[in-house]
Amino acid sequence: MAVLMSVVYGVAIAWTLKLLYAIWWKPKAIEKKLRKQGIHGYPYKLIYGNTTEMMELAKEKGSEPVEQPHDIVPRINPLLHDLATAHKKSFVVWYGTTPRVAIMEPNLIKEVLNNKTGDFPKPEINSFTQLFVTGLASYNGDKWAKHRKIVNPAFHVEKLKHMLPAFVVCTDEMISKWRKLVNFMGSSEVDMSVEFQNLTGDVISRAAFGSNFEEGRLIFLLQKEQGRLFLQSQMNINFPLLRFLPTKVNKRMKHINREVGSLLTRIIEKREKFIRAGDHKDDLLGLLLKSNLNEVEVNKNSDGGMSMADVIEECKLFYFAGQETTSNLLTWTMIVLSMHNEWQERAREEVLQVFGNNKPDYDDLNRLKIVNMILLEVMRLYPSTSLIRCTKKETKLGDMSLPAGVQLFMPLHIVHRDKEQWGEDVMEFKPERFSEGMFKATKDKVSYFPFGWGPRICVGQNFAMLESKLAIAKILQNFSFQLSPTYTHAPHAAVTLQPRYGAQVILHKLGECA
Ligand code: HEM
Repeated sequence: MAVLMSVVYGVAIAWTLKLLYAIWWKPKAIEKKLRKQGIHGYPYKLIYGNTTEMMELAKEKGSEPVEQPHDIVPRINPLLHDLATAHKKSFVVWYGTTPRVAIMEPNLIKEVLNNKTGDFPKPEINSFTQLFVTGLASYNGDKWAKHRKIVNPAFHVEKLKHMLPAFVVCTDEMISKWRKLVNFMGSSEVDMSVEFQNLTGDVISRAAFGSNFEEGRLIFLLQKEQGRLFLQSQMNINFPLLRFLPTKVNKRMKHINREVGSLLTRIIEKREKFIRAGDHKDDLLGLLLKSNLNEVEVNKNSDGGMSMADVIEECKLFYFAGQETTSNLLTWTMIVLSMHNEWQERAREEVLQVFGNNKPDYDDLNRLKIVNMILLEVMRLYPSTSLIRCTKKETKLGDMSLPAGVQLFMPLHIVHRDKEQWGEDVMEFKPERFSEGMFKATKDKVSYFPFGWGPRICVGQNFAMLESKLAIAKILQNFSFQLSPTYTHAPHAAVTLQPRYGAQVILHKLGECA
């Protein structure tokens, strides 16, 4: 008995020491190392880090009116704003026990995002996130390289041209629905964020699954619910263990995961049979499967390609990575063009000049210079999300030596508003910054990267830009618009940057349907 008790005590003491190390000694040791190098921030607090201060400040300042509508950082993350103002180069914020070091200098951002030796991988995702989505965006090393090589050809510009008709069908459906709405009264209020969520979901469903569009739409709805449940589950920071219990939310998430898996398996198996019989479709799934089969053939074994489970994850990722991001870009563009009527007019003039009232084709869309500049400027001021990497071992970055276990984050909404890079008018909406292209605007520095940078740059950026140009062009052809008195400008950073209370815009009818 005494021996058993001493074993129990021994295990309990070892476990307690391990826990203390993880929640106190390790964070404090990292904090000390960072401070010695001039990387400061709010002090680390047991278990919660700076999350309490972050939430309190957001509550306090989140409802304060902003002087300049595009000066959104003090609103969406006041703690980051204060730290970025005090420490121009770099600072640290504690998300629980994890230190996040902000990197804001273009040279350092380039060093991190261009790194090809694996020094700055993506942080590992937890088992719960895995239920929601994995795929290319979360892998590292050889697995990432293999998947990227297979996925890349599906997004080639030449292939996108074949997907344009699918984009047109979805956009036309949305426009004719709006025409019906405004036909009666001459104008109508529409919540753009809801409309574009549906549009971008439909576009991915059609572009990815072609003739299996209806099944694709069902997958989209299930993934949308999964996203909502996932966010709900992440809120339980007070009870992290709740994630592992058979709660209603957890059970539903597992069920959705199985259902989406079996829907996708059915579609994929059917497609593989067709491809083997020589019947190939140029939608994302068809291209992905073809590229995968090529890889298997070149390597003469199945290890060269992706498994069924891998293909399922990549399809789920198309929705996650491509739908909300593009929907946000379109939503903010409509809000900003409603605020800056002169740009709305200039963009409409260009659209009418390029297309008249005809259907836009691929080359015409590429001739829309003003619309392109507007989209780039909207992504400068309202970027979708920030980028994160981590260190696995003590790693040099510029003149810093970062300990293992640090996350590096590159806050786009702060870097995109750096006066040193962009000038005193940084808070103003000025699409003309991009009149000579994206890289001239930033003098070739990594101070603008809404789609990321380097080897992991967004695989779907051309897809998103084509889809957005088409949607904005069709809207400008058919309607003029203004903000509704019910709209409140309250950008809010959830997983992506969204208008907290919706994006109510009033549409006015313009001419006959195009
Ligand atoms: C306006 C729309 C979009 C924005 C702003 C956007 C933004 C980004 C960013 C910033 C990254 C890099 C993340 C990082 O380095 O940590 C990324 C990666 C990625 N995006 Fe997009 N994206 C958009 C649309 C799309 C679309 C339409 C798709 C696919 C249908 C897509 C698929 C992906 C994938 C698969 C990755 C991971 C690439 C890799 O890790 O190799 N994105 N996106």
